[in-house]
Amino acid sequence: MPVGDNRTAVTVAPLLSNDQRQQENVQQEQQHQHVQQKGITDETKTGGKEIATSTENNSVGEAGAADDDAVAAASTDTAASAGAADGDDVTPADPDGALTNGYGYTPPMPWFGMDIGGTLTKLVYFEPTDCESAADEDEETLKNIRKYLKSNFAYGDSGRRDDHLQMDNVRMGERSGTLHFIRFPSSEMTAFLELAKSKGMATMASTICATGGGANKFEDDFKKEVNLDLHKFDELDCLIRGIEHIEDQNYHECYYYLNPGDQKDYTTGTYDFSHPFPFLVVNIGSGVSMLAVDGPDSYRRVSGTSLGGGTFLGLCCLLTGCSSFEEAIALAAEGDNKNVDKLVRDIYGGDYNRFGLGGSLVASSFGNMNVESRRQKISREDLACATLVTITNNIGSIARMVADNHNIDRVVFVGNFLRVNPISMQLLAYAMDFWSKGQLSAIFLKHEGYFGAVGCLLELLRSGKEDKKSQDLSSCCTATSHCTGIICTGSTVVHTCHSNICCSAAAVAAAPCVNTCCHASTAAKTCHSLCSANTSTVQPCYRASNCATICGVSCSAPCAHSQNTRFNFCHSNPVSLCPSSSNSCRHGSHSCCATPCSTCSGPTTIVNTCSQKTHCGHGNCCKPNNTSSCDKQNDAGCEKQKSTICGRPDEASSSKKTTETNFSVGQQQQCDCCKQQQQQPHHNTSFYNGMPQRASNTVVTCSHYPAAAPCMPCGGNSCTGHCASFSPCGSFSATAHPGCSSSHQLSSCYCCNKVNNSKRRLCPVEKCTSNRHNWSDIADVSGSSSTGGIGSNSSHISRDDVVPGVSCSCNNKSTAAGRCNKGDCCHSDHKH
Ligand SMILES: Nc1ncnc2c1ncn2[C@@H]1O[C@H](COP(=O)(O)OP(=O)(O)OP(=O)(O)O)[C@@H](O)[C@H]1O
Ligand SMILES: CC(C)(CO)[C@@H](O)C(=O)NCCC(=O)O
Repeated sequence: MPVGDNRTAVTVAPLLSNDQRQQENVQQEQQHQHVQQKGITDETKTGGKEIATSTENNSVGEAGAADDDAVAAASTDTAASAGAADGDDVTPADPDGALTNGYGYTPPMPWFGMDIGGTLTKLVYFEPTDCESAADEDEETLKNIRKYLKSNFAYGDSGRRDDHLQMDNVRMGERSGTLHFIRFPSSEMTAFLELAKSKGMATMASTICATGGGANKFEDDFKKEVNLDLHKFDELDCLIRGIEHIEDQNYHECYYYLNPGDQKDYTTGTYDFSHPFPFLVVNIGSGVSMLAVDGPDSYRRVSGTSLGGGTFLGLCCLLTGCSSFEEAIALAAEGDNKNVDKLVRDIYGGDYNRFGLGGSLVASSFGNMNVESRRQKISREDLACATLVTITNNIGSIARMVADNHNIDRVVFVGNFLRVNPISMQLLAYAMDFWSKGQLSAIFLKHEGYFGAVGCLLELLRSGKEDKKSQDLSSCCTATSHCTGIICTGSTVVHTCHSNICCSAAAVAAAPCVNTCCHASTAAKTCHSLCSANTSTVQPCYRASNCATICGVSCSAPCAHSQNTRFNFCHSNPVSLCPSSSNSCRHGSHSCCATPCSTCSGPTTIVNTCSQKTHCGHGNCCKPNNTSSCDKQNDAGCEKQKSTICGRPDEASSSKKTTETNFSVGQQQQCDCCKQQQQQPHHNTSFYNGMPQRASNTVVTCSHYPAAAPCMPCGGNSCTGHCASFSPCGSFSATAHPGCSSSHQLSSCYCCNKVNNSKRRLCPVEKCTSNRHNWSDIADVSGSSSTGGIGSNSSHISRDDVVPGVSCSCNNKSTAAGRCNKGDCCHSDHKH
């Protein structure tokens, strides 16, 4: 990995000290711990929400394997921990072909999805609230479990319910209800199993599906302790399923940083992920997996790194003596990585302009810690901060390269490493934006590390797998009894049963089906008695191939993937969430709009006027009343959003965009944004020692540039210089050397010598004269000896041009060895 190339220059400490939300999150976590230490146990009931953490800054996920693994795509039976090999195309497991058109199996309650990771176990509990919940309640143990889970925020010593993430009115298979999110350290599995046993889980005919490495590791324990057979699913399949589903169910799931470079005044906004593919998932769990997602059922694990959340926590505990993730984050928030890291300016004394490396950029993580005196000055907080920044920047760096390699421009960061960790999120957002010059978007998800657990439950619902116990009991309703599907004692299957979930006639009448009617084509399902035959589709309007009428709202048929919609959300959505075309149904958006998106207001959301840009709330920032792209000088909203915003409108006219930038931080942001009206690309030509790095014959107009100086295209001082006649190679040819393609020449700043086929560095690296008083470069050493010591002419060429070992002289005096070597300089006393 090229040092510096991908690192961000964020000053973390001030950023964090101003981040109230982050502190709040950590405080709330601490409050949890405090409460728990005070003796709130699994039996204790708490009335209100113990965690009121803002979800604004939270995100999550899971993990993956090494780049060159040759593992076959995991099967549903064995894939709990393996993940697919990097680069393999994977279609999430679909053993019964049930994926494409809804859900193949409705297991009995209670529904749990469990993701047993290397550090944390995530448990998702689905509480049905639709018409059948009354029937579900009938079973006493089930009722107790439900009550226990819902009325507590802490379970045992280390279990926590993330109340702030709770999702109401969620569809899971054919049911709607509430999702509860619980986590505990995987190291506490034994205690968890004991607790589950004490709550009667061992006597229940429940279905537990599990994913993550622990589904394999703890399988026998589940069987032994609570008599549960685990339905195992691959962790990465589940992760992708979970992300897609939660995003579909919650319009505000995805968010992004509008101005991540602004350490004090950054904001977040909902990210419109209605057209998601392709995107890169970076799952930062104990380790990190990176998945390129090409379509609804297609992804590849393209990379990963073992330097992940587990590394941060482990190193932090070692370095600071902290004992929890929350403490580590709180320490980092108070520290300053610059005391620990070696910055570019520590090496250069300022910016390294040639390659756009600002002085405050981290050049070497922990690079100052070799010096005793520096070690004396640092605090635990500084160490925590440096550890966090190191791990985060490394992940960001890899993510950017992977996205680049796969031609992906949206990176979705998930995983519990990002829990209560806005430092890392902001760093990642800034890194993606800055190093890609606004081309890459970093997206964060509110449900953090829970997608694997949700996806696991979905996989079960889709799989058609049947729990042995429930199989025996699935067809057991009487007309009068309330059935839960698992406690029926009769043997009559009544017409109100569908998909193994039984409803009493009374329950059905009281609360008619909610999106649970079946289309005739879903033959596997029995149509609910209250649905008139064939007139309604089940909720698989989501990902379904056909879509008729439901809830009185029509979808344009056929319901292609991009047009899928959740009709029941159509009425309540604000118009500003709509794409520009009216009446569009968008997958995942929950927004079915009747009017064009014309009511967007505010400086950052004018959409229709934005040269065909159609998204609201996406960071697009257009001048009202005309079709130009953003004008950061005139538009206050754009001003705030800097290059991110400027990049987007430019995308619409890529020919006008120049991405070549070697400017320092400030300059680059200036240059990224050219007025579209000018119809002129700016040409970011960087300079070194007064020489242009590359030639250009483009007339450039850089009105955005604060001054002409940084914008010289070809050696002059004018911003509008013409470079046609300029030859940076002088007597050298740019094409003569076979290994010296023009692109090579441009990027590496070399020219090729036709005569001897050697390369010549165009930009002087160092001159003896400038750095060493009274010394001069050895020059012209390519030929015979003693012709052309530096003293005899004034052409100071690069020290790099000196060919090692070639005979030469220094002002006609031989050097001591009679030879010049690379880097030799000639002193004015001519003796050396
Ligand atoms: N309360 C916590 N306790 C421990 N780690 C936490 C906690 N909250 C957040 N983390 C961070 O989250 C990471 C674990 O994330 P996550 O749960 O997504 O991964 P995992 O499933 O345990 O790991 P993997 O997927 O690699 O097996 C930890 O390494 C740590 O950095
Ligand atoms: C091993 C898994 C997949 C377990 O979730 C995860 O921790 C991970 O992706 N680790 C990184 C492995 C690597 O690619 O180097």
